[in-house]
Amino acid sequence: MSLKILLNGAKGRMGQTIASVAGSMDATITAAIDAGDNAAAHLAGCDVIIDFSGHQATGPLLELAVAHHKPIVIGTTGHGAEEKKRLLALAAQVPCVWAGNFSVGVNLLFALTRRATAILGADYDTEVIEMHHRFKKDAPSGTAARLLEIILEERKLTAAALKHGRSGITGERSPNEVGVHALRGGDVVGDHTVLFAALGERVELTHKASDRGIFARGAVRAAHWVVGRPAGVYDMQDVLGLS
Ligand SMILES: NC(=O)C1=CN([C@@H]2O[C@H](COP(=O)(O)OP(=O)(O)OC[C@H]3O[C@@H](n4cnc5c(N)ncnc54)[C@H](OP(=O)(O)O)[C@@H]3O)[C@@H](O)[C@H]2O)C=CC1
Ligand SMILES: O=C(O)C1=N[C@H](C(=O)O)C[C@H](O)C1
Repeated sequence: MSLKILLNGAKGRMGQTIASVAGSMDATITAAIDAGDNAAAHLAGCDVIIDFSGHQATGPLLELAVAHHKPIVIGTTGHGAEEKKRLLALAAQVPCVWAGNFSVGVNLLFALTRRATAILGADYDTEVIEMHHRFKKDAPSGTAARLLEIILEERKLTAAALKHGRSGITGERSPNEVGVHALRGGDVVGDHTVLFAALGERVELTHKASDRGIFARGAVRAAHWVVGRPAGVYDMQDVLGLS
């Protein structure tokens, strides 16, 4: 039987793309809601919630998911560190897939970034560069945030190492800083590069998305996967069997 989805952020770019792929993936959008709609009124008939909206929507939606024991897929980005910590505790009470990027290619980039960071280490200056369309509301992207988490974990650094852009007399680069650069313009769907630069060579790992369908299909795949799982927070690596 077709998977019944409550879709939050339905009128947005991602909401519309998810609605356009659902039918071909054995899924039906039974409720399409946005800010101002009453999510609770639409919960009863759905098997799973998918959220691609704004960061303020995640808390109330998770509270509803927990109260009604509904699995949830969260693609929304832009949560602050403290906000995310609080939301993860809520999310752990239901089956939840939470991913800053649902594409297969970016999940490969996550794995390659971990491996490259482990091999190259502090001898290679590491910078993360992302570019998105002019309408994006948060920076750096959720994908860049995850890449940075991976780099910090492997290098045993804390968030204090992050340098968001540079300006003025910055002094020479320290080996223990990790640069972050968010570019915005036009209709770019989502580009991410992790750059490792040493004296004499440079390695660049790049992913370029050209169609939001890759995120949408990943989210519907995650929705099928999460239904019936034990409560807990999973990511796309779990869905793809990469963890
Ligand atoms: N994880 C992934 O793979 C991906 C994640 N994203 C993330 O998904 C999110 C949405 O992206 P995108 O579709 O491009 O953005 P859009 O701005 O096009 O769409 C967002 C939608 O969510 C609605 N919305 C905003 N706030 C709320 C709220 N509090 N409650 C319910 N609905 C709300 C908006 O309504 P209104 O316009 O009326 O405010 C709009 O319809 C972003 O956080 C983005 O970073 C995007 C692509 C891939
Ligand atoms: O807002 C977007 O468009 C995207 N957001 C996600 C992010 O913040 O990483 C994923 C993708 O890059 C597109």
